Amino acid sequence: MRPVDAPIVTAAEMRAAEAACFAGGASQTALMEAAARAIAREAARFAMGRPITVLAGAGNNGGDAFGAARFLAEQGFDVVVAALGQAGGGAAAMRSRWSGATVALHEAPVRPLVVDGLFGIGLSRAITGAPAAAIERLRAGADFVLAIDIASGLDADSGEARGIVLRADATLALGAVKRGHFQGAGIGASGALLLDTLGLSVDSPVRMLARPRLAAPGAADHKYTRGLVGVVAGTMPGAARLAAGAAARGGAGYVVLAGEDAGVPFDAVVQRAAIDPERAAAVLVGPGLGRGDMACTLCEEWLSSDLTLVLDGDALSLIDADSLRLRTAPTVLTPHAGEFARLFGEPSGDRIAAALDAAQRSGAVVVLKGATTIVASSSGEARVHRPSSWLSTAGTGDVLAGLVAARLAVTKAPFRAACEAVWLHARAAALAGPALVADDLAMHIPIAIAECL
Ligand SMILES: NC(=O)C1=CN([C@@H]2O[C@H](COP(=O)(O)OP(=O)(O)OC[C@H]3O[C@@H](n4cnc5c(N)ncnc54)[C@H](O)[C@@H]3O)[C@@H](O)[C@H]2O)[C@@H](O)CC1
Ligand SMILES: [K+]
Repeated sequence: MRPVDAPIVTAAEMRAAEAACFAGGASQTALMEAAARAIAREAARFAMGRPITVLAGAGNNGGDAFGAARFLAEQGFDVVVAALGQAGGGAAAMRSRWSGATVALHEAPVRPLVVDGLFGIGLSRAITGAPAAAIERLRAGADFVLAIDIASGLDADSGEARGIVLRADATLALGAVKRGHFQGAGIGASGALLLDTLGLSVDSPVRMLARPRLAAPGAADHKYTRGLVGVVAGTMPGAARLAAGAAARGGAGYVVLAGEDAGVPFDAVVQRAAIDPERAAAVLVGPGLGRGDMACTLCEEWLSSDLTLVLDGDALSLIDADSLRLRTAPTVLTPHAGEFARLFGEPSGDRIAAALDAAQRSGAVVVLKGATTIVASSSGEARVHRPSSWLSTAGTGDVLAGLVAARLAVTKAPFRAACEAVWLHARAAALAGPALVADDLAMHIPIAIAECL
């Protein structure tokens, strides 16, 4: 199945869930048989009758591989297992049930489908030497690689490459999806992500971001009850226009743009005026703000207010993380990697953990943007989303910031609002298609919203 809002676990959380399953009376062999059956099912779909090479390491990832080879051979597939090392523990039982062709890893034949059961969440060091050479040769020759649980060579938590990685075209995650599927090299090396829970009950405060449910305005609503968004921008007209436009289309009833007059033409929904603190449900500070004295003063003023804030762009360069804790009203930060590093320090590998730490430290909801976007709350919840890579273009961050402010004005719930905005932004990008520019997003936001009503 394709995971939708599945929990995303660390290797330690996965092992704890597995241990709880065994404590409840399940046997390791039964779990591995279930895993092997699931892998064989997916491999059969991808192989379409063609010969298969199954790679089996010495651990349980290899045990899954031996079992999958058996089920595939029973279905009539031409299967060779290429083994690395002596299977131990539960894997030994699976090895003993395999009676088909077996060669050493360095002799692995290059076949159209390669099933990768070399290393899973137990990878403990870099892959080097002969296994690395075999991986390189097999990747170059195979049409399709299906990874068992996680592509061999990926750190299951950070997604960092440990030496070489056997890049997968598809990954069948077992039990739960792992943080490493969404981070670092794991983003490019996991391929299409599939999940079989094997009936394990796994929970985590870190989950994949699901499509939100949004409500249409009520019959009695008017522009102020729907939420007034203030946008504090500076002299860069493009950023202000994109952010304010996105706030208007993102569901806010009224958008007011404050800041220096940049001579930008605005439509009726966006007014240039002073922001009335009595009426503003959320204020976005930062897009195109600049970093001069005026910007500094504005930033300080809004930070010391008791209004709900979204801080983006230049504002993130003018604040310090710890002072945010002094705020009494909710704050949402929308940093990209560079802004995040300046505020909280360079993340060491696991960006999900870094975003959660940053949220806890600042008391703010942190939206860490990137190839994978992470929304983290100070109470330890996180949602993880992989938007279209076409979003990596100028101005799309301004659109996201405007959307966060709009959803905040509507929902008054910062974590929920940030999640809704990230989903709508990514969906608008998907609808806009390849080679999008930031302006294309605005017109697709209403369509994305319609999908959530
Ligand atoms: N946790 C679970 O709920 C389940 C786990 N299963 C499988 O079990 C896997 C984890 O199994 P293990 O903990 O046995 O670990 P792995 O099978 O991932 O690997 C551990 C083995 O690889 C060796 N090794 C690690 N890094 C190496 C390197 N760079 N070069 C050479 N050898 C290296 C270790 O010494 C050990 O022998 C999962 O990824 C999954 O495929 C499934 O069988 C069923 C359910
Ligand atoms: K693997």
